[in-house]
Amino acid sequence: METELRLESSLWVGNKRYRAVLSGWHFNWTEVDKKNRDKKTISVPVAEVVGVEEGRVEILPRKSVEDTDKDFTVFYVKRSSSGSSYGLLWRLGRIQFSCPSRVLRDQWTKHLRTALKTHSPLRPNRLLVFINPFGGKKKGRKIYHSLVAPLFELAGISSHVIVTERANQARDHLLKKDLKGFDGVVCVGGDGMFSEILHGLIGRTQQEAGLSENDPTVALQPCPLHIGIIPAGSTDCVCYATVGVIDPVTSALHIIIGDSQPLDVCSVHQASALMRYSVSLLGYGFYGDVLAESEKHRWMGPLRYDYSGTMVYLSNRSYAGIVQYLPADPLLSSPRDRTRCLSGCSVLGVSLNVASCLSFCAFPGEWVSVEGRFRCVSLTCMSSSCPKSPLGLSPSAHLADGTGDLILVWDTHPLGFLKFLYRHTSTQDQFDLPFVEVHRVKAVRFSLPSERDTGQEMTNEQKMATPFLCGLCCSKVPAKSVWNCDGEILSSTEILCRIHGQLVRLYARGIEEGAAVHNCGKENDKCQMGCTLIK
Ligand SMILES: Nc1ncnc2c1ncn2[C@@H]1O[C@H](COP(=O)(O)OP(=O)(O)OP(=O)(O)O)[C@@H](O)[C@H]1O
Repeated sequence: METELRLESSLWVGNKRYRAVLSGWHFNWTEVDKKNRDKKTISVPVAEVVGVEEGRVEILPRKSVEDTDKDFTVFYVKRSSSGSSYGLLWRLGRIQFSCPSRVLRDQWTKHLRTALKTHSPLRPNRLLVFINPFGGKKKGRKIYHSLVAPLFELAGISSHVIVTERANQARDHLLKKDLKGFDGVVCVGGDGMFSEILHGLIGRTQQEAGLSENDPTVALQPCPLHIGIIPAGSTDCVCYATVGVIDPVTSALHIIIGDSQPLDVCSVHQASALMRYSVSLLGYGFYGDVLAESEKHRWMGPLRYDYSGTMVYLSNRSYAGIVQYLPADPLLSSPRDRTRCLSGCSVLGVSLNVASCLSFCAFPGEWVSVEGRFRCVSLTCMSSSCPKSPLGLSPSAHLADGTGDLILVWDTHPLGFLKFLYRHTSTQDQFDLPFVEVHRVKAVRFSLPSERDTGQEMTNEQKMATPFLCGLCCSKVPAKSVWNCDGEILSSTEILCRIHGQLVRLYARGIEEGAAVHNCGKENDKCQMGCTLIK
């Protein structure tokens, strides 16, 4: 195949001569001076060529084609530093080549198009796009039509666009309507919209496979359709943690080239019923209280999370609970091994669903149980990095290894807890504190101790009360917190969670190596301090 696709010739860009070579996985062009000496080479992986067009083509500000018969235009992925965040932005690069003859031009366009098909087989042809017009700053429609749709058109992708009119419309569509002919589903919105798509696609796949989502011991069927996220919400954490930046153009280019990132998903059950799926944060205590509080202040917009976080912190609460967990194999990885799950990460589970199901069902004796008072109990299937916390809740968590990281923060004094929270915003290790534990797990159970056991019997009045600033300025403490499941409050406190390895696939590739975070907090190319790269 490689020899078949090899092509080499002189091409012109303006009045400069280039030697262009298409060989194997790469297309590169090198400027050649008048004495035939090589100057700078630009090399693009064929998989990152977005499109090849005859003539001199521009797509921005609007598409224009000058149909000359010796020219062709190549569009490709170009990377640039994102300035404010740690990831790399992807932009559309464009180069217009002139050939000495039409025959050579046709040979180049044919070879490049064949190479594209060969080297990126997962490129979508047809996509189902859901736009939440009310997500984030309500710019979903504009973002899609001005930034994303022109790129899809250039890449020859046809899309069926649905602007949602109500919550859960996208989920219901995915559960009930004909999805034949689509290669993937794109959500234009925030984490809430992504969650709808996730629930719809997982549910549909299990329906078709005849599997019960309610049974936590069932090995769920991985979804055949990819999910693309065009960030347009007020929280876009799943996009950030899987792409490295919150940028619609970068995400659109990942979709176009058919990048494929498997993702673990946690199913949350109460008794024998599925409650929800989670990928980023399942949190009890502090994170549950912040969500519950923020719901009362929706009018504040995204600021409500900062406000509620401060108020809940000041309320100084801790909660009694029993946490049981099924540890993952410590020989394979650990949440304290200081690795980062970057693009091309090799920490992937093998035959995850079968293996994890067997151990989940067969060895109940391996469960570990702890009991006490906690500031928070969190479970995450990914690092959950976000702009405010660049390394995330669990910096060494992996996207697709079939495990989750369970973080237990035992009751402690307010300043200790503040230190824990503050470390999420820096590169300091938030687990290196005496009241914090982190475990890599396959499943978790949470229950409340019986009132007799804790010796903290509460009156009905106390149970109903949800006092505020209760730790610092009054004596009432609510009996229990709520679970925050990827931004939704769960109706039950006693839950069973199970991680399903690689249940869905995103059009993404994880955070790219060049964007890895240094101890000094700077990017690779900006670090002058000789610091150690966190790997
Ligand atoms: N047309 C619609 N009208 C009302 N709600 C919708 C509509 N379409 C989707 N939703 C719901 O809006 C919720 C929030 O959407 P999204 O995540 O896109 O925005 P967001 O601004 O990041 O959300 P949040 O307000 O949770 O921070 C989702 O849970 C989704 O189910």
